[in-house]
Amino acid sequence: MTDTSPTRVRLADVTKSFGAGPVLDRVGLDAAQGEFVALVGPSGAGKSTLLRLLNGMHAPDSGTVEVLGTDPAACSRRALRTLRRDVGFVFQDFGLVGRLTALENVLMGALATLRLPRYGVMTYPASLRARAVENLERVGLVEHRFQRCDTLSGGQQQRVAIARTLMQDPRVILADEPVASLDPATSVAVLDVLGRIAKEDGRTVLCSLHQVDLALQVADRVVALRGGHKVLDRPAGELDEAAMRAVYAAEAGHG
Ligand SMILES: Nc1ncnc2c1ncn2[C@@H]1O[C@H](COP(=O)(O)OP(=O)(O)OP(=O)(O)O)[C@@H](O)[C@H]1O
Repeated sequence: MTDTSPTRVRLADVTKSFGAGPVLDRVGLDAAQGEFVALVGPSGAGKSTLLRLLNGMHAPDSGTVEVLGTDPAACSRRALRTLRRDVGFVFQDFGLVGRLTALENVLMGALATLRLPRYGVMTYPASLRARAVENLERVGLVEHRFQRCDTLSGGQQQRVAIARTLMQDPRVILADEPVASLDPATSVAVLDVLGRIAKEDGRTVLCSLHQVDLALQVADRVVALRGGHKVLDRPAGELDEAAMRAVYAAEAGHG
């Protein structure tokens, strides 16, 4: 990471509400190429809403949102489809088809690039099959490629989901609580995979997490939200758990 890395994601002065008070209140955030940013904060802090603004699922009430230089909310449907190919999304519940194998699920990540639906591994072009195997190798699951996803552990399923996202070759990966249902050791393994992908491929990763300790372990930068406000934005190397507790305590004191 250098200071000259291009900005991939930018929010400036963004406010978003769903009727009542703002869920995000004048939030700003930049993420550079290859940077792994952890978004932390208690339930309801606005983490998912922020990620959805970046994916064009929500539009801000005011402020600027830019992903790869484009405002998702101002895109035509067609432009948004194109942008979303560059933006992978990793979900808390993995979003896999349980009765299909790991390899079939990974291949489904390439469906948007194909004209016709595919039924079974051999109906995909050989080049895509090779890439799917490579991506499973990268997440450490190549030996499980013929295993049904509903027989894999939670951590393995999330790594399959990451391999599926890689089929899009996204420049930005948004991960919404990707390890919420996993135990701590498995969570670290999954987040390490995301961190490696950010570093080795120069993909920007924004990942919401409940666990501050994990954020400190794996992220380049930690952004904390509370009640829709950004209360912290610092390199992870400058933070420890005591510093994070202080941020929360100070903020709770103001509330
Ligand atoms: N589509 C919506 N309509 C109405 N309210 C919403 C909508 N999406 C989010 N909210 C509200 O916005 C607030 C922030 O929600 P958000 O899901 O962004 O928080 P979060 O930090 O991701 O929480 P969690 O960690 O529990 O997922 C909550 O009070 C939620 O009820």
